[in-house]
Amino acid sequence: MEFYGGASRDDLTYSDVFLIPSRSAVTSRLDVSLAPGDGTGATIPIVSANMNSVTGPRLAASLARRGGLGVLPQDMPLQELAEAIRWVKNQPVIFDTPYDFAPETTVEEARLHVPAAPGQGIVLHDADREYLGAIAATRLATALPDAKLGDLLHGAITSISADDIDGPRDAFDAMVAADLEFAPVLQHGAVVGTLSRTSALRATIYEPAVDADGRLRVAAAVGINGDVVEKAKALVQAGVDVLVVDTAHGHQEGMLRALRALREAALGVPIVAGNVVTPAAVNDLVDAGADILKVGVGPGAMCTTRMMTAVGRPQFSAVLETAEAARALGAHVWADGGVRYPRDVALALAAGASSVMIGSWFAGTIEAPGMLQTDAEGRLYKESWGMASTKAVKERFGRLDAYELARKTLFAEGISSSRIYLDPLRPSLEDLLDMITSGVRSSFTYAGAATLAEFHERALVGIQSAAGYEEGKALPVSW
Ligand SMILES: NC(=O)C1=CN([C@@H]2O[C@H](COP(=O)(O)OP(=O)(O)OC[C@H]3O[C@@H](n4cnc5c(N)ncnc54)[C@H](OP(=O)(O)O)[C@@H]3O)[C@@H](O)[C@H]2O)C=CC1
Ligand SMILES: Nc1nc2c(ncn2[C@@H]2O[C@H](COP(=O)(O)O)[C@@H](O)[C@H]2O)c(=O)[nH]1
Ligand SMILES: [K+]
Repeated sequence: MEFYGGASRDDLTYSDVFLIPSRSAVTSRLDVSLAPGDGTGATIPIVSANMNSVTGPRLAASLARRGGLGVLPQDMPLQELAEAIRWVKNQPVIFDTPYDFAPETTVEEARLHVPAAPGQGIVLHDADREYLGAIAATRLATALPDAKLGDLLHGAITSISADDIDGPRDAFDAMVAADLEFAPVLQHGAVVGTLSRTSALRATIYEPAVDADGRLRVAAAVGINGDVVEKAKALVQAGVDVLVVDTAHGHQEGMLRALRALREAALGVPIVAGNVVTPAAVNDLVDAGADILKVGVGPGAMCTTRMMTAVGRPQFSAVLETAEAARALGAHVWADGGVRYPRDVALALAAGASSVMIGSWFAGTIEAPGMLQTDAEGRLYKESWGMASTKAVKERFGRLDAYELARKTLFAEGISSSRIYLDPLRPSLEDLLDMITSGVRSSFTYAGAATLAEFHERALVGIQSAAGYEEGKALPVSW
């Protein structure tokens, strides 16, 4: 990456900078590879944040199916975490994970999980796991809230037989021919997944992130306290593919100790560690055993660290400098936090990140763990909160005695409640992934880069005024 017109003495963040087009020999956006090449096995440079409101098993499976990596949060009890890893590993790779309900479930209950959106659907099984039929989610818009899903099954949707379809392109054509937006996929009478036209199309464009056995990949986080190695071993045993050692201040002795112990244990999975923002921290953490550094202090949407402590660093400069230091050591950097638009992802990658971690933006999706809620105007949202907020700290340390808990809650550095609205045009994680990856593919071709390594090399970055940034926004109404 090079600065166009000279570097800045001030630290910069994403809104301060922009990309300049250069002569390109990459003639199609579909000729671009977005693979991070950082040893995680991901095929797109997107990871979801280890936040309770963001990454649950369903979101992790959907993300891996499109080539990204979900990081399950360290706050889940170990048994639940191991269970979640196994669940992800059992999900279909080509087909979607079904929304599976009992026929007695009411429409109101189902709407907490699935919005009445085209392309979404529900499958029903009885108590003996006998398949009963499937319903398009759009039916939920007109049915009475207390109606039972089982009563909506008349004229249930035609299913597709997994044995009859020869790959996703064939599945897409079959759905168009049968005029289906959504269909359950059956094999020997059992549901093996679902498909929408869009997901069949996606399966032709994205490459799933799979392990050596062809199962979806998943990452999980651990903190730096307690028996880190024991917990990490249990996660590896459950099948985790990448471990993230995560704490607010990653450049500290507790982190170095944990990393050395993990290196000693030689668990055979890449170790991500953070959060850090300086080359000095990169050197120390890589020296202690980290393969990838998680970079970002204070940019997160749920984060109050900068206001509480003044600590942090504008994210573009933090990524740029740490990525350079990491590269010199054969390590990589994930840019964590503060991403609100596809352009931010492109800029983080230009600065040298191998992948970009997204939290709050993904909290407002169908696949995120929370229930769908509706505000007074009928808009759908999910609740989100910071992992260092009073709410998260209370949940994390709920087992401690009242005195210890009170001491811990003194140090909240995040907000406890926030509404993240679903984008009505892009309510699912995969809709956001389409938007992000198409934006980034386009950024690559503007820079003349066919791979992430070439993008790092060729990106030309300018510095702009606030008015320059403002000029780039679209105007939904006339001026
Ligand atoms: N990226 C960011 O900007 C930030 C992210 N977070 C996220 O919040 C979650 C909780 O992290 P965390 O609060 O570290 O909890 P952890 O459970 O990981 O514990 C942190 C440990 O580090 C010690 N510590 C020393 N200095 C600090 C410091 N300045 N801030 C926090 N802990 C410190 C704590 O001791 P003691 O409690 O006695 O001080 C404790 O032992 C993580 O997911 C983290 O990534 C939190 C803040 C900033
Ligand atoms: N200072 C805090 N940082 C937090 C907290 N919870 C999460 N985080 C960090 O934010 C990113 C995600 O950023 P986003 O802008 O995409 O939401 C996450 O990975 C953490 O590093 C918190 O309570 N305080
Ligand atoms: K912030």
